[in-house]
Amino acid sequence: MDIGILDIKGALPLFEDFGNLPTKIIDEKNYKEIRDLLALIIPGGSLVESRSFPEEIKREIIDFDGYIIGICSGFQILGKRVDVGRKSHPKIIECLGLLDVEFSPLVCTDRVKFKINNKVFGSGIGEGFHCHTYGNIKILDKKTEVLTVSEVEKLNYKINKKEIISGAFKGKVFGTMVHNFLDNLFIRDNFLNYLNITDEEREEIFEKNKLIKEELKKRALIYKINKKYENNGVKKKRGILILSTSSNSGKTFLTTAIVSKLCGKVFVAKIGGDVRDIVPSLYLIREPMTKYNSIRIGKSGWVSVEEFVDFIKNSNYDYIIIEGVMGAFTGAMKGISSYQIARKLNFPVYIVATCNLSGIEGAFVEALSYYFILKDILDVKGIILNRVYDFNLFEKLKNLAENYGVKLYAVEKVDEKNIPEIEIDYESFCLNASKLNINIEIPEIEIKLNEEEDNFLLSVEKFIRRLL
Ligand SMILES: NC(=O)CC[C@H](N)C(=O)O
Repeated sequence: MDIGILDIKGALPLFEDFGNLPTKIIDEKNYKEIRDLLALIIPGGSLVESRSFPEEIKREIIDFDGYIIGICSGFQILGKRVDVGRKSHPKIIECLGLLDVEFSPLVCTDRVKFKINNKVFGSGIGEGFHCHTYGNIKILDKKTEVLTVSEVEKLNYKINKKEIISGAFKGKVFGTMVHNFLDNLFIRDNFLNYLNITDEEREEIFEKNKLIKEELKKRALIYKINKKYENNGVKKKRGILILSTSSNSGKTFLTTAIVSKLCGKVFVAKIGGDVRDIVPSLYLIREPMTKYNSIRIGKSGWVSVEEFVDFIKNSNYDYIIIEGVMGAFTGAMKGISSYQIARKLNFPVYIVATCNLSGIEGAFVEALSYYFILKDILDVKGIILNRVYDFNLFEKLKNLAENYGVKLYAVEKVDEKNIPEIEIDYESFCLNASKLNINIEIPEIEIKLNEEEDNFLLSVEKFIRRLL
């Protein structure tokens, strides 16, 4: 008897290990095999927002009488409906209705401890992480019960330490917002014991799981987009950190675009806790979300710069792409800005400025001042103007910049329908990002902590003096 993992558009079947339990891939072609499964795992992703969940698979899931375990987006789709109107009026998407649960916007990207007390999965305290926009759960009917309660620190970007309902179940249908739920050994083992799986069968499950993980990896969108993509880390490590002059500069779209052009084993990380920003990249290359994918800044994020550096040093990635948070200097006077993390990490940087705020001219001037302030203390590789709407103007600026050794790149303005802050459909977001024409150098990096003191005010003063 197999344990299925659903692999449809918008799904993240390698985002976590799911206890190494899945033994069969279920997709648009073989969905009729759901009925023969012992259990079906529905992974996270953009299953609701994509609005592309195939009707015939929905029906098969509704009729299925085995165990169903939905994680995050996989949980949402099992509920009654999700209100995805985060920055607008309610926008309701109807779901399967196997659990009497309704979801509405609540952002959380914390690593958490959760409580569980359940006859199938056992009792205790587990660990995992949240990574969602629509995580406010309302249980509508007494037949649906609480499965997990998470201890969170931050909700909707604000410190708010409390316990929230993070999972629900009814009969054999289970859902939780907690990623890594099944990766908690006591949960996985309780489940296997409950199903009377013998030791021999367990080994068989884990063996089969290794094979389907390889198969899932081969199905990553990146292989369709980038024919040269390979996934064996051998070369010398290269990397960049993407800084910008402001938030909403299109960093996430750009990061995804850059990742789509690389050939090799890629690690993508985010400065700060909002790991939702790197999910498109992870979707593209089908890499898991681990604690190392978020670098702590101030109180936000998962691992310290030191832990991150140790991890990268001992890894076999060819490329390390890090997305900054907010503007490069935001928080600098408190010592908690993206450029200061870049400096500590000893990473080369690009500066992104968006042209939709003060025009291509304003973006250029602003980025130039960032460039020259940072140049003394960091390896600044160039400026990327994003959302460029006039290439004649751009060429003139580019020539001017080149006269002074400043490399200027342009990314054309595209219709970015979905951004990770609001609704996102990972498949189309990644496809669109991969069409961006961007070709920047990713230099070799020396992975070594830089412990030198940093003084923001002094750097700015030097810059002013140079201008006078
Ligand atoms: N990680 C996920 O599965 C995300 C679920 C969903 N896209 C949300 O943001 O709420």
